[in-house]
Amino acid sequence: MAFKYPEARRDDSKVDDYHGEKIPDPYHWLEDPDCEETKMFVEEQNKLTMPFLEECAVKERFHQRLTELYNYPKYSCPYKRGKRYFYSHNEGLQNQNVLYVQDSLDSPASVFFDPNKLSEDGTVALKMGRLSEDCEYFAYGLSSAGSDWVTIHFLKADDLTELPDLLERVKFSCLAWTHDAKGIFYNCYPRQDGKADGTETTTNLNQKLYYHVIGTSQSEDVLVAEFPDNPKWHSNLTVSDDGRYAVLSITEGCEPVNRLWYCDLQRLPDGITGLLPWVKLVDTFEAQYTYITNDDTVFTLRTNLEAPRYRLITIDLQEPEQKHWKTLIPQHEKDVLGFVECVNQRYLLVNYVHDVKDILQLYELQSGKLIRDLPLDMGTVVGLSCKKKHSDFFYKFTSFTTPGIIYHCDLSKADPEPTVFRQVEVKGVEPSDYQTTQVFYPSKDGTEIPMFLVHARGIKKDGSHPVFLYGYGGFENSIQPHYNTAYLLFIRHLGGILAVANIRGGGEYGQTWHKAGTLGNKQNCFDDFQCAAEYLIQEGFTMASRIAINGASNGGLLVAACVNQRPELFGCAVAEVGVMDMLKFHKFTIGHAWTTDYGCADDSQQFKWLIKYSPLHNLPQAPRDGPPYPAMLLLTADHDDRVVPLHTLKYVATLQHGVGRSAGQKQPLMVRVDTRSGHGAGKPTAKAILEDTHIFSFIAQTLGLSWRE
Ligand SMILES: O=C(NCC(=O)N1CCC[C@H]1C(=O)O)OCc1ccccc1
Repeated sequence: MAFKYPEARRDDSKVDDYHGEKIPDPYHWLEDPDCEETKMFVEEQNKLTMPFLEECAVKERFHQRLTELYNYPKYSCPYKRGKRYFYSHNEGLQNQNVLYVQDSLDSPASVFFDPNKLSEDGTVALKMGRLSEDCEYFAYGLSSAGSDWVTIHFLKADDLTELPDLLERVKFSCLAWTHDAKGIFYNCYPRQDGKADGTETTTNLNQKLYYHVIGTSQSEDVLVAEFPDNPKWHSNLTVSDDGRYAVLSITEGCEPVNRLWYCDLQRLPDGITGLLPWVKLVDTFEAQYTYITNDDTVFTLRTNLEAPRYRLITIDLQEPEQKHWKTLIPQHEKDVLGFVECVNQRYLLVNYVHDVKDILQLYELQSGKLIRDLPLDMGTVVGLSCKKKHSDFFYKFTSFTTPGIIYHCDLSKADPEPTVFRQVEVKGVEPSDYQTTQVFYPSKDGTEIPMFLVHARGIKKDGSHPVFLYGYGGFENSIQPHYNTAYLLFIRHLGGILAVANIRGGGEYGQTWHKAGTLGNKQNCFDDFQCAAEYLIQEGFTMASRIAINGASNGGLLVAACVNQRPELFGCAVAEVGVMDMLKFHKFTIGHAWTTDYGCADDSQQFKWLIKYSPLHNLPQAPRDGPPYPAMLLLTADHDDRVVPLHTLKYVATLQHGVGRSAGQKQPLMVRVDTRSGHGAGKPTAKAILEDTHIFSFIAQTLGLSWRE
């Protein structure tokens, strides 16, 4: 049954000129979230979509079962600060995790901070938190309704009294105490016209770095770094382990490259009173340098300088020229160096990614010598708690079928073997019912692409299995095994196969893998993803009409671009908070930072790349006879100020106008616009469960799947 989509006004007078090429933009009026017409458009779309989602056959059962299985206790690693331990915990269905404190690892815990108390609907989230070095104060950032905007508040850590200090207009910020707990470094943006609640689309430029002294007002904060000649620059400050140096990392976009400046705080006779006298240790954007630790003036840094899979180097500030830099741990010939943390004064906890699976090892800081492996199953380290001054550390492991195991390792012990500190089981999920495998399939250009498959044990390759194929493909973001309850329901009760394709653009094999999926190479991401679907069909797992593809944000771009290029290859496509207008993304909020992966339409060569795959611009512009599109569900939300909703709104208006009115189009083409919700971070449990329910119910309905107990 075809659908009657809302009529959206087409302003055919709006045509933009890109380097001589005329590009119509008939739905440009949807770029204003506050005009009545846009609000009406959203309302009419939801009036069509929400009843459809609510009436999907499996919806009630999926929601009930997902709520039951989601209801398991979740813990973070414990963090020792001062003399006490802190950890975040969720009983199971609480909208936001709660921060607890205890005097020792096995003493009773009490609530330290509970964000659930800050809103009825759980949409106020604890985005960041930092205890001062000796645990005098707790600085924490709250975000509301899913926006990237943060307000920073302060508590006295011993008696939980609120301080009057309040820092506003904070976004993409560091939170770094000086070790005297006198104050804290943070980033904020200049005042702008109009709203700043996450529903605006105003571009974010001229971020500055301030030092806030406890007990003063934000208007008195000390401006310590600004970059008036480089409005796109962002800065991130770390205070060194010994409290002596302020280390400033400056980036201009999302490419893993930064300048590295520092200031010796001991050389400030009057303390922090103005712009700091920064020493520019590295003052180019040629490579990335991440502070790990320092022993006096010898700094240990993780870098991709001449090492696309990263390595460790040391720089002695007394001999800062590159010719004196030393390699501490050279680049591995295949594996990617992940996180590195100093522990117990003279060790390094080092993570490698080996074919998308984590490795954890201990090295000697001074020599860079490997000491030992820390055993891990096939999966991912998703949490780590360690400090240079502590002899013990914790790490949290997860996989597609393991919700979470927290290990404890104490290097001061005679036998420092890691022990299980906390293991969480999910009643109703039997890991042995599932089989996780990793396959490698050839992409269009022959490149071998890794892909994880998770399905019921012993399935037959009879082409009958529905597939949920997930991809991202950008920003050096690697998609490693992770526990997702909705995925397990799709496998267990809808008879599906989960497929996670590690396509190019991610960081799975370091910078070469990332760059192979960016700029003029972006089409590789789409080829890799389409070849994943073709592989699953050729191998006999499934057939095109039973494949649902999914991705969010850059992954939403992936999904929409692949549907435009191969509509007949998929039965269903779910694009969440997608980047759909590749000619204009850089104009809104933080979009300008993404030109490092995408390029920018202001450049004539880069415009040619972008116009070729931009989802909005490669949709049929009018009804046509071509192959029908898969069922499509698009999702966005009113407070998404990372990828503003206009992308999805313009896309769905165009989709419904052309494809939606084509005679052969039987499958639905719908959009779900949530309210008091954003890009994803901080989403309350209730909203997350309902959203996953709607997504998988839509997939079940449009692929014709039925629930099996
Ligand atoms: O935009 C991103 N990250 C990239 C991001 O969120 N992207 C990139 C494309 C769309 C969206 C996504 O995929 O989630 O983070 C904010 C930021 C702040 C300061 C400097 C650089 C970046």
